[in-house]
Amino acid sequence: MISLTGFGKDYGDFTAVESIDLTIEAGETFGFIGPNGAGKSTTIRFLATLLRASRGGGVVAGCDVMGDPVGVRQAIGYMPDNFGVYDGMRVWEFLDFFAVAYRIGRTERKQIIDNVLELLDLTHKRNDFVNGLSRGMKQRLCLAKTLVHDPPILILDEPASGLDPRARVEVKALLKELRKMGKTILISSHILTELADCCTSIGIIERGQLLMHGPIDSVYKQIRRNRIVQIQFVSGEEAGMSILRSNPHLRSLEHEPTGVIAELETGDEGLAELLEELVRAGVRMKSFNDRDPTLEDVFMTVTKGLVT
Ligand SMILES: Nc1ncnc2c1ncn2[C@@H]1O[C@H](COP(=O)(O)OP(=O)(O)OP(=O)(O)O)[C@@H](O)[C@H]1O
Repeated sequence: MISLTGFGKDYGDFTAVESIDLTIEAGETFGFIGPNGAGKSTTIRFLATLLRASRGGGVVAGCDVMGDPVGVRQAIGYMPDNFGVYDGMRVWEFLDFFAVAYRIGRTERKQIIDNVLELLDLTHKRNDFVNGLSRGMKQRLCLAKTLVHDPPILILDEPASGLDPRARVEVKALLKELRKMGKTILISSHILTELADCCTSIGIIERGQLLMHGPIDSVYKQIRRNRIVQIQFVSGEEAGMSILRSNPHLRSLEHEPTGVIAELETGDEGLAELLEELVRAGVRMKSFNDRDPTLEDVFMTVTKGLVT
């Protein structure tokens, strides 16, 4: 449904995106993850037909991005990372404006706007001025405007940025709702955990290179050969840390409020040996947990080049 083949973009001498090959199947919610400046918006703006590729290309809903931009625009709802609102416009007028742009008839428009307002829980704001809305509501309204022409594909650039935790949870719930409605969604974020429970697949981009992508389970599996262990010491922490540091399988070691997090490239045997060594050295622990990698772990491991 969305595919990129060798897509790359240069700004003058600077290569923002090297060469991306990627396919996102219909019905997927794809999380496009990367730090600031990684090339997410550049890729998204290309898919939204807003900039030309320096090399390669893409296809969206069967339409060639550069050859048939009008076809692509009909098939997508695009939410930019920062958007302007027009002064003196009411919420319903804002949506009506976009519906007219998509050549939707007057009677149909009213029904669509009612439906979209209800879906986004904005019905009570129908007659409010857009520029008087809170940031969270403006964000929801912007998402609403991507839906007026009922596109099968949504391309959302950091839709939850700058929102408070409650509003973020609402955005996630909404994404799940939209997936249930059969939409294919590409959503970018630099907040990794934000996407963990609402994506079916992810891609990790850094410095213009797609480091890893695939169904979320298979990405976790690939990463699973590095084990993440959370240890809570009761006493003997110093000795424990020195044992950890000298373990040949250790890849990273960090202090977190919940304990020490050790990443080791090893299997069950290696973990059992480590635990035995700690206990033998008299280190007392109240927990030694082999936890499942979080999206954060996946990202850190991949960007450290530990996964090939
Ligand atoms: N119009 C432009 N001219 C020159 N350089 C640009 C332009 N747009 C983006 N860049 C550069 O290209 C790189 C990728 O930018 P892009 O906006 O795609 O990153 P991003 O992953 O979306 O980051 P963010 O999360 O900060 O939005 C950055 O180094 C950025 O400074």
